[in-house]
Amino acid sequence: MLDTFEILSTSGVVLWSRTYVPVHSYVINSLIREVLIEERTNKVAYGDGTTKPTYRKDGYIMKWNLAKDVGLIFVAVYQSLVHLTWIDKLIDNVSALFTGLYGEQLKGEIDTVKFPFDPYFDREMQRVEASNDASMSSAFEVTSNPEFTPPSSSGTDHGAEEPPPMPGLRKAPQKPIYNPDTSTDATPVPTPDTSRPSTPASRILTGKTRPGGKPSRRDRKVKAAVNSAPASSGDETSARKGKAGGKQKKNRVWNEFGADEEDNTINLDYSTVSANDPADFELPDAINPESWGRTTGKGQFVLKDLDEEMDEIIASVNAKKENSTAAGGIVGSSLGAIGGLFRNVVGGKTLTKEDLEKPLKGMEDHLLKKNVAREAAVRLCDSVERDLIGLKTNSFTTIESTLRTAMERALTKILTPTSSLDLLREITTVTATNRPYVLSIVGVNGVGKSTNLSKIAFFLLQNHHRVLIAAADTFRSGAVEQLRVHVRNLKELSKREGGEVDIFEKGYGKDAANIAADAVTFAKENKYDVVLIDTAGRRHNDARLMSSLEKFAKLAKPDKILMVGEALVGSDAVAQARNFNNSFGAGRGLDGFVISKCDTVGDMVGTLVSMVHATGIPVVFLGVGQHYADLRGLNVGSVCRLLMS
Ligand SMILES: Nc1nc2c(ncn2[C@@H]2O[C@H](COP(=O)(O)OP(=O)(O)OP(=O)(O)O)[C@@H](O)[C@H]2O)c(=O)[nH]1
Repeated sequence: MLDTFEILSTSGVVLWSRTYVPVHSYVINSLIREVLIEERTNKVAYGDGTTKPTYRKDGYIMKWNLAKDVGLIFVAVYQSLVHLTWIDKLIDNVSALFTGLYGEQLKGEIDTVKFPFDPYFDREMQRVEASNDASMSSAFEVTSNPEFTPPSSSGTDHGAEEPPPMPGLRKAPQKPIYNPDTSTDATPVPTPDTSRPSTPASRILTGKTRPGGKPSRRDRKVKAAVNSAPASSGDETSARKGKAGGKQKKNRVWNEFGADEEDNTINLDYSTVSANDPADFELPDAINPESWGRTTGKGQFVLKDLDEEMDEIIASVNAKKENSTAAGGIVGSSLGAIGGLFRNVVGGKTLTKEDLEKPLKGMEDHLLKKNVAREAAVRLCDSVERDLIGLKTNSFTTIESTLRTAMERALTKILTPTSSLDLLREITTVTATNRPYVLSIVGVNGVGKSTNLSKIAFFLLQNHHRVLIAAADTFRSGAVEQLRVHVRNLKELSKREGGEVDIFEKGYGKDAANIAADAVTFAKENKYDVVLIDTAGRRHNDARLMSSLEKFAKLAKPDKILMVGEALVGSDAVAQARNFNNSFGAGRGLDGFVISKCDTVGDMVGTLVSMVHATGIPVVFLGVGQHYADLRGLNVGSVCRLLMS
């Protein structure tokens, strides 16, 4: 009978195996080496009524399926003395079942993922053996035989969505089937939910099963966001939805399954509040602190990073790709095109410039698709090429995976801050010297400066700080009123959340640098912990407005200057980041970025890379929506995973 069945990745990792009789590892290794790597096709036989390639080694037969679309090999090993008529069917069905169940995980980093495949395999094994027995002898009849048809994603002819209940057999299985979870053939096995492709993957990867449709935390947050939308007449609401200047972007909110494009909840969009606007608002509902951060043992409230959201994004993006594939669209990640799988197996090969040329071009295109600016993409690929030329690859390693690993390393290196970004600690250090900590926000028009400044204020209120918000955008009509609305909201919230917040304003047309300096003096005299300075939006190539930033830095002396950049900005990110970084005079640059509107770009988070690459300045916060709690810290690993998905 069958001795062993192994599922391997094309880079040589055993993802799952079932052993009935141990087979020495050199047996399968020789298949991989001789047939799959060295492509010695004279070692492969067909015939004996089988459609599968057959490789013989020391009394064993090996038959296999190569699923190129997911980079997997399904290998069955048995003694050459026996003749298994059902083996082809087993291999095909197991291939279809495994890729159908775990297609999503297989697109990510799979080395450490566990695949709970045992019950599925055992059931399939039992089924093919039984159907073979039934066809050979009418004495053994299947009493109820809803045809078990695993998911069809690997291109076999099995199309059913869910395995039906186990067929009831009159005849007991001929040999005991090893299955620790299902001791009898009547025990139901888990049913894969393939009705929504992203769900099983995200369940298994993130462990976020929500039985019975229980709303996710994100869903609850979305609901809270709906409740907390500022009260206004319908006309007023629609007037507020679009930023002055024709910015009519449809805002999306992330839920368990990705971006809900129908959700037009507007929470923090006070961008078109006019001087006459009564600025009515209802106090936002209490925000569950767990939805956006956690309290440390020292009592500090620290922000969550994007990890959880990123997993949801990856799952939703992959699901979309799958749908587009099903609809005849572009297949999978653009990274998949780089390797060409087996042709690229280069175990133990020393890489040359020629080997890398095409894969690197594929990688560059992939980064461009992720919204990384061309300059950054080219430089990253150049540095990876330098790292890889002359490198001897590991066994069973494709160029694709070698390149992917090298690019992940390069991205991690770029995105990992070289110094601490612990804002709360910095504030404590500065306030200990009897002066307020001063943080200012700069950026081009409409990127979300006031909104994200308010989110930072809310974060500081959670940490019980006294915050003064300085309205130093004396340029755009409505900017001061917009900030006033935020401060009113935050004041109300501070009654529940703790902390204290006030606004420092001097109207319009005055010198912004002087107002900012006055605000700092006022804050010092009145014992505020932090001054947050909002500034006017300016085009980074508007020399006149940009030049005023130097005076601003000199007078207000901010401890931190953060630039807000939109995640959706694209290639302009590089010039924006450089120009702002160079505008504060000698010896003073930006201290960090807030990347806003990350919720609107899915996995195309390349702007982060472009901005950091252009300046060497780290990302401090990510804006992920239009709610005071929609602020996150950066998780470098998650961003790299998104970029490599
Ligand atoms: N979806 C989403 N929208 C955001 C985010 N941050 C800000 N916005 C929206 O972006 C729009 C502009 O935000 P503002 O804070 O007014 O931008 P600003 O940079 O201060 O604008 P100017 O003062 O005109 O330069 C508003 O509709 C905000 O609600 C975010 O992280 N996600």
